Amino acid sequence: MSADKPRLIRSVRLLAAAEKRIEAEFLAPPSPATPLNTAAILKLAHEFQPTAVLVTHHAPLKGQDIAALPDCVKLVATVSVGLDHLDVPALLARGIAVSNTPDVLTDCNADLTMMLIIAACRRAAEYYTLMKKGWGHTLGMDEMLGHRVTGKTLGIIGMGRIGQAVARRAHGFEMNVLYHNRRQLDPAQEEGATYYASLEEMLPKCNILSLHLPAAPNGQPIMTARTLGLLPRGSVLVNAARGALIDETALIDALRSGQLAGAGLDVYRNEPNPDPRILALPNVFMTPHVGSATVETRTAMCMLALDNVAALVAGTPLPSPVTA
Ligand SMILES: O=C(O)C(=O)CO
Repeated sequence: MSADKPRLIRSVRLLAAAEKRIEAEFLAPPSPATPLNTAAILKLAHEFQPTAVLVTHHAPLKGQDIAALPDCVKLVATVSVGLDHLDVPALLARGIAVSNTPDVLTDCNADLTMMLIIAACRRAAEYYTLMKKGWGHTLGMDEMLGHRVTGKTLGIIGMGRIGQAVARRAHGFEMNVLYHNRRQLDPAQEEGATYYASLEEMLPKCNILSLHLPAAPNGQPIMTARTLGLLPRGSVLVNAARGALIDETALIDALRSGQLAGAGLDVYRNEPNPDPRILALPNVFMTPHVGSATVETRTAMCMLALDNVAALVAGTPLPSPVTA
């Protein structure tokens, strides 16, 4: 190890290719066996005096945590596209650059979204549970029927990169795609979807609704008893974005009452211990926040985070800076 290599710390073990690159290009403490929490990150930062801190969405850096970072830290590189675990303005105000990992995870997140849509509409959780328990009787013609996916109307809230990638996939299922976004996109980015400025107008038209926007900074959910009530009875809700987008008590009520036929969830308010009332519902297909969890995507995310560290050290523009 050469003492003049740039110093970094990471809150999680990275993919093998990235760990190899760290060994070759950087000076770093041993890879953590389990993800470090915020206090452990701060302790390690003081001990190791790194230029860059690599984190994921598991460990928030906000308020006092940012004040507590040592002055040597010049970059917080998050291995995620989401930024809700960071107070970006406070980091930038302290003269610490921030980078994230957009684009490289778009397709995998959109693929997982399609999985959740199909699984929720076709009652995958209930079928899987039945098979595991012992199928044992021939299903009647009208027993355990799901909902057709092909040709349905899909509403997308948040038409960024991932929302657009979901719209592209939905056309393969001959879906009618609607979207709500802060602003209407250029026609070339709309992916054949129809823009609705108001949720009040769009939601009543959706058989399936999928969320692809960041969590609000104040944690206010976009899906509440009111907005869930605007969906047609028997619709399906999918969330592979952030748990804070949904009022989970309202979601549970909607799933119990039949207002929602089902839900497909990858994210939860309380990760990694979702509300047990959600876990107990038969009509929810659940995954443990794995939108980007493929070898290809996680490797690309780690490498992009390291590209940002390398660029900072070289004094060249960061490949994926976060500016506000
Ligand atoms: O990149 C993100 O924001 C994630 O949620 C990782 O899966």
